[in-house]
Amino acid sequence: MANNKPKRPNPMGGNKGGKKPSFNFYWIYAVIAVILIAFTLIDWEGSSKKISQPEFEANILDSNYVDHILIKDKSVVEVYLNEEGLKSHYYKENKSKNDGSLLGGAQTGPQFFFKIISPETFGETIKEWETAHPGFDYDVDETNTLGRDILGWIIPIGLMIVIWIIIMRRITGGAGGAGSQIFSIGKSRAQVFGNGKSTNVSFKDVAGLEGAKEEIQEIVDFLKHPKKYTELGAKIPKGALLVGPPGTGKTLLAKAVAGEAKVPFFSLSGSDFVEMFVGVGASRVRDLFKQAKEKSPSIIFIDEIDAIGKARGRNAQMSSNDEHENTLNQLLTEMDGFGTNSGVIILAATNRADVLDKALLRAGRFDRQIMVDMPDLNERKAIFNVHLKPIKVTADLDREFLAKQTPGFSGADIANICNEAALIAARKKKKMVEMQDFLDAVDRIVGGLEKKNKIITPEEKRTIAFHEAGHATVSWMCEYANPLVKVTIVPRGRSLGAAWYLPEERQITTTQQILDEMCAAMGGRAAEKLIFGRISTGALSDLDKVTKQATAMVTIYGLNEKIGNVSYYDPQNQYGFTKPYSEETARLIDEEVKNMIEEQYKRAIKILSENKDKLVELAEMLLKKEVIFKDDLEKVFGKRPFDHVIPDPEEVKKEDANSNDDPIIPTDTDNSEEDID
Ligand SMILES: Nc1ncnc2c1ncn2[C@@H]1O[C@H](COP(=O)(O)OP(=O)(O)OP(=O)(O)O)[C@@H](O)[C@H]1O
Ligand SMILES: [Zn+2]
Repeated sequence: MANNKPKRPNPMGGNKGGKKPSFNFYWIYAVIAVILIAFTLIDWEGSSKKISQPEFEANILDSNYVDHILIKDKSVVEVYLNEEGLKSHYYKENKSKNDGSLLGGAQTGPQFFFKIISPETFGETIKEWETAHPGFDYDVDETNTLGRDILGWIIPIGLMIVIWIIIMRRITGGAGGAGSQIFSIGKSRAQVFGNGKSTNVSFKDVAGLEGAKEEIQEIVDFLKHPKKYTELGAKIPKGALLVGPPGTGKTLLAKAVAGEAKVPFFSLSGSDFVEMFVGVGASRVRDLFKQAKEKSPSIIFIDEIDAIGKARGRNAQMSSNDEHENTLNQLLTEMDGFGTNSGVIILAATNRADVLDKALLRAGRFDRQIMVDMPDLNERKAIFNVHLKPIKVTADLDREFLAKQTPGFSGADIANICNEAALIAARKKKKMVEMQDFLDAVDRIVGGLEKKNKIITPEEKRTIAFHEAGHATVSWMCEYANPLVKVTIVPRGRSLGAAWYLPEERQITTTQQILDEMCAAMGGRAAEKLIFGRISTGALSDLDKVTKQATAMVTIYGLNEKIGNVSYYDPQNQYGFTKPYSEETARLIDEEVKNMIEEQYKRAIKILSENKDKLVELAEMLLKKEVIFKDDLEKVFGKRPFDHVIPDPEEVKKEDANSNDDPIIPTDTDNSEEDID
């Protein structure tokens, strides 16, 4: 069974929602829009009305309504009416809407204005008017007349500026006033649960993890009764690091600590500190600690601390490095800065403690490491029990069996299975969730969605069937290969077929186990070669897996005779681009990796040619049934001679004292598109 980890949504639910209701910038735009609309609706023609020059001549000048005119800027003429004009019908019908009844401007004028049609010849026009209308009087005003036109837009802009200034004052000024997003970019985005109260998670919600719970219980105690410790002169630890693979409940455990101690919980992910602006990360750290101290005793939880806590000083050529270093330094400063008795305890989670900067792990910082391991059989059962509680299941549901079927699954995967099973049952309109729904959910989570209508030619199907039968046959014949659970040629997710194994729960792996696994992995390609005389691209993930295994054997675990008992394990990438071994060794490593894989390929070919009849029988059966189980395999091969009892993992556990234990060789199948797997 492959254990690819489906990505889970972050249970913390993103980083939205700061401590204060954040100020919404958009309403400023709304205000501006309203003002602009208002201004376009207001008629800004002033107390005089615009008319045309011919209109003036025909209706006002010729009727002798003119008292005098004022020529402005050699382009505009303001018209002042005489008393007769003010009483005239023409004026009453055509006067400006803002004729000044309110402002008192109508009587003083000007009542009308017009644009001069041809300014060049206007001098002559005036003369004509003077001769035609005795008593016609005109003035020339040299001062700027633009004012009146400009007024129409200066006022709105001025108003906008005033409003803007007022708003900016409110944002930046008032302490405790609304803060805009722009101004709070350096604030931490930590979530405070229950209004800074606490979480409602307790240790009961965390299944298994007894050891971790016991260790962390101490921290709960510190938070609850700090006096008990400080009176004796003991220093309360500042932080603890929760180390373990993804989805094993680190976040859950941290929340449970806060819930048990009933203290505020500030949670943030390491990647939240990483921003494109220099200095932002550091200021977020500062702000986070400030918030936590205000509410002390409290807990700060930093998820994925490796995002900021990676060892400094490498990849110096990368520009983001400075920012990264600033943030980390700030974190270290803050951790040193507060007294041991301030009541703030920092919990951090990572799945790569080995890449963290040593400074973070020094005494007085995260000097405690708490292991949060993958759940074993019993723990998985307990986790199932937690997550099955809210689900309506049939009474005969075998939890033990479910736990057995899910080796290598994390708590998060199990939570996911329970939910998925309920969804599947609901889709089938069942009243209760049954065993089969859970098994389907496991399949789906491991392999992805079934793709029944993927178009596969009969010839391709044959290739897939023989490829999978090859895996099955070889693994059946290799003593230390993982026992098969089922073989299928139904396309699912990104793979076209799959052989599912039940991996043993083991803490250490022997050379022979790895070699047998490699042999089984090569079985697919070997069968293609043996039966069709050609090989295909379908073995990509097999080859990838085998290459990784062989490389790890040679360079990490010291399992190769020629290279010897050395390990070039370098998780911190200390050597950078230079390798810790000579050119000669590099060549030898390449050679040995290739040899080991080639050897297992040949071994697989040999096993298959010795059992060709069974291989064919199995492939034909697969083509007919599409999915076959262990029982079907037994019908073909007979009982597997070395189906040894799976040892109790507890017994094997930590046999090796040096249990800083390196990850067991990856067994995931990272399927590519054309992959048969
Ligand atoms: N021991 C457990 N008991 C009960 N539920 C668990 C356990 N472990 C994990 N879960 C479930 O998985 C979910 C995710 O776990 P959590 O987020 O705590 O994992 P994590 O170790 O923090 O993962 P990551 O490293 O990816 O952040 C939890 O919300 C819970 O539902
Ligand atoms: Zn394969």
